[in-house]
Amino acid sequence: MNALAATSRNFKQAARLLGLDSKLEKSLLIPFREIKVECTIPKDDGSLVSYVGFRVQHDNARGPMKGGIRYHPELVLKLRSLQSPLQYVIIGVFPIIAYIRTRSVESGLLQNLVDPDEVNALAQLMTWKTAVANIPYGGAKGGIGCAPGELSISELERLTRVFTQKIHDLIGTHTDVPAPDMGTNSQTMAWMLDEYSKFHGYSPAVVTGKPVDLGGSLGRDAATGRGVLFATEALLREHGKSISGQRFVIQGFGNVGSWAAQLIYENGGKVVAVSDISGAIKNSKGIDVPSLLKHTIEKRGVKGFNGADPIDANSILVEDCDVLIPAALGGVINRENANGIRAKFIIEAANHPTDPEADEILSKKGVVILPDILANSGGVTVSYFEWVQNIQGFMWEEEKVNNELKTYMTNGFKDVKEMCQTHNCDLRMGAFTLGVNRVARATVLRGWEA
Ligand SMILES: NC(=O)C1=CN([C@@H]2O[C@H](COP(=O)(O)OP(=O)(O)OC[C@H]3O[C@@H](n4cnc5c(N)ncnc54)[C@H](O)[C@@H]3O)[C@@H](O)[C@H]2O)C=CC1
Ligand SMILES: O=C(O)CCC(=O)C(=O)O
Repeated sequence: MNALAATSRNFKQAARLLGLDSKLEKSLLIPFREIKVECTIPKDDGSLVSYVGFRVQHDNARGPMKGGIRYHPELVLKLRSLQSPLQYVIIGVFPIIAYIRTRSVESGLLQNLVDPDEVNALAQLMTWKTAVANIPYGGAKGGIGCAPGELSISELERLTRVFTQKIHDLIGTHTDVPAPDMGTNSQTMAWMLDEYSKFHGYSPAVVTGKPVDLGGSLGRDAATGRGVLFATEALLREHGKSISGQRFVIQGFGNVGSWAAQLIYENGGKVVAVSDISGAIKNSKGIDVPSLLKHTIEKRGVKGFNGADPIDANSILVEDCDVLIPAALGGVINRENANGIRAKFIIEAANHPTDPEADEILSKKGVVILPDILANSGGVTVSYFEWVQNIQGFMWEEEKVNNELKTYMTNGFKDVKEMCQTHNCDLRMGAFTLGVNRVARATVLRGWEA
């Protein structure tokens, strides 16, 4: 199921449980604004290349819109999947356009098209996530359909600056505050801050996840992984277990996956398999995570690590373990592989890794899923601390950041559990009803008077 259909389905189910008025439901679902911009840059060899950038601002009832900027070829229009003749027949007049576009995508002509539905779903998720975390923000998400690994540093800088030039009037400290996501990092935020400041004066709070030297918060880099740790601890505690002694499998070893792995290792958990774009590895006795981190920095991937055996990357999600942590792409757990999953717990560090069809299959199997809008909310929570520090002009100690994060994650878990009891639902619906209810209340309080 496409990401937007899946997210909207969860939203509608929550709206039904809450008994929301249908007009309010509709207004919460429609994004506040969708921005699509052309970003053309000269490559290092002088040739021109054009990309499509997106920013979807979903909702601002509870405060400035907030969410990451993603650079990933996954955002390339997904028409490639429309390849069976039957699909072309079913969708009627669309086939000719689809065929031409599919051919164009394959031949590279349209390789930089972005899938607006994906960004739209991610923006909507941010609205419910900031509400679950109980931080004073709405939701947004952006991205450029590009393969950052294939661009040089100077090409990435030019692309980021052009994108910022195109959207600078529509973002701002009290309007919409971007942050890093897949394929972007603190350096990307430093370029955005610099470019934005050329138009509006020095404005450190316009982006979060910046380098600490430019007003970034101590602890932001590790925050999403640390939040995953705190949320996992809370869930396991409820089941009479702790991190120590559990076997973990992690898909994705970037910012979120590698920090989660490191913190789980430090807390006595056994990381038995890890994958990233380069490949997958397994060691049933437990991977030495600090050594794997060193290897990954040197070799730019987990592949070739000599403290574990290589395995088929496609099998990572069905490896034997107690806790599975998807920390890479969306939609990876679906009806094709859900039956094969052997974990007892799934902690959604990635955004929307589980398709609703898989949700149903896993629920029947008794697998407990900690949903993305709670599990990975540590990143945006520390982004909020960074924004507060920038506005106050006062920097916090790292210990304070981590302690506050633990409080927010623990409260989020408790609030979600209360909604589960009130509505007799699973953790995903507990989180969705919590988030949607908070946004609905703020929307009604603000009113619609023109
Ligand atoms: N960075 C943050 O603060 C937050 C990130 N997230 C979500 O966490 C997920 C990961 O984000 P980051 O770690 O920031 O991104 P990242 O770009 O730092 O790392 C992504 C990782 O996924 C791996 N990957 C990419 N394609 C893959 C594939 N087909 N199979 C296996 N691994 C693959 C990459 O090799 C890399 O290890 C995303 O879904 C993101 O939206 C959610 C909340 C906050
Ligand atoms: O830190 C932020 O503002 C954004 C984090 C994000 O993109 C996410 O939680 O998916």
